[in-house]
Amino acid sequence: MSDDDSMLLNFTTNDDSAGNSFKQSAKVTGGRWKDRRRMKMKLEGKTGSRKRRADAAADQIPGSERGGDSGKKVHRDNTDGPAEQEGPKGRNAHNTQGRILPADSQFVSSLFTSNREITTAVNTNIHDESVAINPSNAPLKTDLFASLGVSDVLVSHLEQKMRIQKPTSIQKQAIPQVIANAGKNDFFIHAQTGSGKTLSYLLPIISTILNMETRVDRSSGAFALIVAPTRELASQIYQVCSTLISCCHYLVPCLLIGGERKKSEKARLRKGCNFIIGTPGRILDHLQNTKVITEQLSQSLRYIVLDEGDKLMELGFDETISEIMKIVHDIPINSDKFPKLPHKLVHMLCSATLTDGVNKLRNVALKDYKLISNGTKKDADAVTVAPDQLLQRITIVPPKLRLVTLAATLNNITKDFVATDPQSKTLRTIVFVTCSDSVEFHYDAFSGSNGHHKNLIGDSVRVLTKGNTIFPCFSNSEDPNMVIYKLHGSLSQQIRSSTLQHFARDNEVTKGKHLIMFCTDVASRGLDLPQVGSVIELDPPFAVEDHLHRVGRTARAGEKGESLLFLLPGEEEKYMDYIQPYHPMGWELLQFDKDILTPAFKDVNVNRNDKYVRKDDKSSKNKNGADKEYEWDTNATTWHLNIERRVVGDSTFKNLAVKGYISHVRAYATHISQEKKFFNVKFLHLGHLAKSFGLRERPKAMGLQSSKDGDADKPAKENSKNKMFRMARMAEKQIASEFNY
Ligand SMILES: Nc1ncnc2c1ncn2[C@@H]1O[C@H](COP(=O)(O)OP(=O)(O)OP(=O)(O)O)[C@@H](O)[C@H]1O
Repeated sequence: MSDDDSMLLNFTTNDDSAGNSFKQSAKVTGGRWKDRRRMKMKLEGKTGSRKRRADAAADQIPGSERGGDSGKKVHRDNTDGPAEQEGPKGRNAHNTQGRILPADSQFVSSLFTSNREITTAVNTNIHDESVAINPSNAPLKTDLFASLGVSDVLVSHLEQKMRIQKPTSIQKQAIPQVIANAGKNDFFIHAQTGSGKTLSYLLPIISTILNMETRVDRSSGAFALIVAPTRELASQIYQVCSTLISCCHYLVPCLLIGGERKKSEKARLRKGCNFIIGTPGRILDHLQNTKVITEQLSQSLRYIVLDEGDKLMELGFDETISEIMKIVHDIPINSDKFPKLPHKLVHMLCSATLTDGVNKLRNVALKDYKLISNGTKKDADAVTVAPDQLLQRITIVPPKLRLVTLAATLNNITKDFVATDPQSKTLRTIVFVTCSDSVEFHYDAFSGSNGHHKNLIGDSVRVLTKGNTIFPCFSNSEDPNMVIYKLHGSLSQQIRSSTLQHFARDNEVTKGKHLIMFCTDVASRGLDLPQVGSVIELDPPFAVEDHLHRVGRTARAGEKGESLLFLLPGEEEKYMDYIQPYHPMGWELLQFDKDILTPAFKDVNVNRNDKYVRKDDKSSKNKNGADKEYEWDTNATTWHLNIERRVVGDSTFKNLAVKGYISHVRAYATHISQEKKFFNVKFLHLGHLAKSFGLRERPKAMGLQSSKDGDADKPAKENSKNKMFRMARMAEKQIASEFNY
């Protein structure tokens, strides 16, 4: 029961007739004064406050000024959930006031009115298309791996099996230095995203092992310990390492990550390995509890690599890393056994961005380090920019229009891709949002609309099938050419790994398709996914470094790429000045209506997902018998109403929408303090934001709380003992899952 319903029960009114007579004579007694006043105003047909009057102005009929259903009550269908009351626009809005709506009525706010004004009229950092751009992270044209000291076996393996011919700039600098100076210095490798940092530390390590001309095999012990912040990244480094050393089958890598069975990891360690790659928590766990790992490291260990150093710090692994270092430093090195290896431990730290955290880690983990960077030490910051060839785009979108603009963006990318007749190609798009609940909502909104999809991998991958009309460019008769993925830290490790693998590999299911992955920042670091054409930041990142890592999932190793950042009108617009130094090549500023919505929604006919036929139409067919086409904004409104209707009629989807919205607002409040001036939850228009989750009202106004809706089985109030146990269980789970957002 809503707040308003309960209020009706508590009041006595002289309600002997409805209608205008009430305006003069409404008398309300009982209850709190605020409730009495609200009830009285309601009966008199007034809204409560200036703010509510503004909201009421927003509650208008969609598309009326723009060629829609002006001034009419569009639809009331009691068979399909609560009736929709779509109010008239602009000056006519007062017509609906004074009318008492039935309890199950919903007043549907228009998408295109009462939105906050966009103040940015001029792009101050224009991307100049006429300037020829050299990809900043591409392989160099003239240099060769052989001249850098990489062993011959590896060079031919790189060329023939991995199709890697020439080194990138950071590899050209790092490989000879690490080979020549190992044992004298530690190294800090600092370079742009997608510039090949993984090979810049793996190649010199493996070359040094191969060049020492001593017979080694898995029983020789582990030469390198590589620590990465996420399981996904650790698995990826393991894959690259496995591929590299497949030319020398006697070398063996071993992966230690949370979420895997410890017993099988122990068994692998017992068999022997030469490279240990893993996440900090699990590595420390083995160092403290598995005797065999110390045996593996003793005498042979020479290299410790901390990849994505800033993320390791951000996730709070500083103590874990210190513990690992302490244990490892106590293990003796026997330089007689491998005299050609460095005589002391070499520490390497890699990062694309410099933060206070990474500086702290650098001071803790490195001694006498050499900075290997695309810039000089003085201007090392200069490389912390987005790749030159990345085409950055920014659009300022009012909160109510976020969802429909996202749909239009994805639609436009798909349409362009399909137009290239991509028989065997695959295009990938990554959409970043801030929390798992939002991922769940968007995943379902864009894949589960009408049951025309096939679930794969425990329902974290959906192949859209014929008849699916969620995107405006889809027709009933054609294959939608789209596969939708979700990835976040609340999924089991198995599902996360299989989903990522499915997204990254070309196979019969993905051939010729546009793959769209909705994810949290769990996919922003270090992941190297092939042919990612676009990155969309629907929610701005928590810190500017995350922005660089997110957009860095495209435009890698010299490839082209595009990214689109969504900002809200108002304070968020100033974020553009803040990120300008990171985009020396400028950006395109897109108008959400002209550049995104219009191309997606014109020349199509978006049908309502109920049985309703537009009342202003004598017929929904034109004189040639084809479906009538509507204006782009009417189509956009209809598309959004379809989502809203689904929320109203489908309780599971509604639950996802409510949870997504609540978690989104909570996550918004956690932007770092330096960036709070752009992203402050106080600036959010929560009612409008709710609309972008398909909700017609804020969940609180709807009487829904996450605890009521999402966690129905939880007791309303938890006693302190239970709370303590729950917190302990959570802490334990947190440690086990290591990285879970
Ligand atoms: N010399 C090269 N020539 C061509 N491709 C390369 C070369 N070196 C690396 N690559 C490819 O470039 C991609 C990016 O490499 P890598 O993941 O190591 O980049 P990174 O600098 O670690 O990026 P991030 O900072 O995002 O983690 C990989 O697909 C890799 O195979």
